[in-house]
Amino acid sequence: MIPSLLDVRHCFVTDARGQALIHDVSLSVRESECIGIIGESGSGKTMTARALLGLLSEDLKLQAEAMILGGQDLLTLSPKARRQVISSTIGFVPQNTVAYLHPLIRIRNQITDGYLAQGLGTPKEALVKAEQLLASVGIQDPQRVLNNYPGELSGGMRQRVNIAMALMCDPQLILADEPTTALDPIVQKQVTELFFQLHQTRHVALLMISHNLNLLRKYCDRIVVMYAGQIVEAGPTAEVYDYPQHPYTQALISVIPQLDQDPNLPLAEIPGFVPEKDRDRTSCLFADRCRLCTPECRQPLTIQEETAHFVRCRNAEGV
Ligand SMILES: Nc1ncnc2c1ncn2[C@@H]1O[C@H](COP(=O)(O)OP(=O)(O)OP(=O)(O)O)[C@@H](O)[C@H]1O
Repeated sequence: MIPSLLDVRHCFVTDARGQALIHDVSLSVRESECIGIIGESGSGKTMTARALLGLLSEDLKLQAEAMILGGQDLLTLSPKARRQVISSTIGFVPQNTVAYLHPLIRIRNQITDGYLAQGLGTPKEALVKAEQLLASVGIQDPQRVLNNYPGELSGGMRQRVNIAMALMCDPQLILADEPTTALDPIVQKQVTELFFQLHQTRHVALLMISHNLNLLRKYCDRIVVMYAGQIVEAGPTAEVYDYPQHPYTQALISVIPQLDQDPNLPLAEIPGFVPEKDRDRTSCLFADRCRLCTPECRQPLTIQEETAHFVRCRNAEGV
């Protein structure tokens, strides 16, 4: 059995009014594993990522039974020690390539900052490493880019810089939050392929949040499906895509556009809306939109958690 690199147990995030943004999320990532997180906009994917990274804003409250990263329970550490463990284990690649890089600081200073702060080497060694990493993520003139300001680079170049920056401290896990959203389709494909190539060559675990279900299907070992701040299904990629158990996953997969689809046909969508945050969370949150909903689905739901293929639905097999 491959050891767990990250193990989050029963994590809750609530806002200042006590409304649940993340409700009872449990997630584990094994060494060198590639996991995809999917779900509609607002389902809590970014919030989950921010909770893992210790980047929640101060008005939000985090509670969890355990958050084990690299063998250490983050919840028992001081804020400083927690930041140290997170930044030395996880490399983060954000959605927004512009906001993440400081516009007035040269790339050379931004990319070497974390490495130097962690005392991993001298400034000269940091620059050599940064140059090598920029070259390895497809930047042809790394010395020039190191001297550039972010505004002098294209969106694709900035995202390559972010990826190189995420690799500076030799993380065991890369957490990428819709990392190609701001890029045009051709660059999107290049940058995405780069992620999976890095995952394969460096054996770094990858937790990828994406709306591109076809792409996650191609590369991920496991898929986690989120809905209204909860995980509704999680399991091996082929099983989740070929035999989705939760009606929400079934609906999500049925609306993936196919290459051979008539371009004149409207894109399919899941009817209805995500429930309000203050809704009772003991019963199924998808019930109002579910074609298979029965009166029992409005009753509190007990689920079997320790399964390789987890499904939060009373009608799913094995639940
Ligand atoms: N600081 C905050 N305070 C209160 N609510 C917030 C805050 N940030 C996000 N939310 C809410 O939390 C919920 C989950 O948001 P989140 O950004 O995690 O969704 P997401 O699945 O990543 O969506 P997308 O795919 O659009 O990025 C949303 O309803 C959002 O409005």
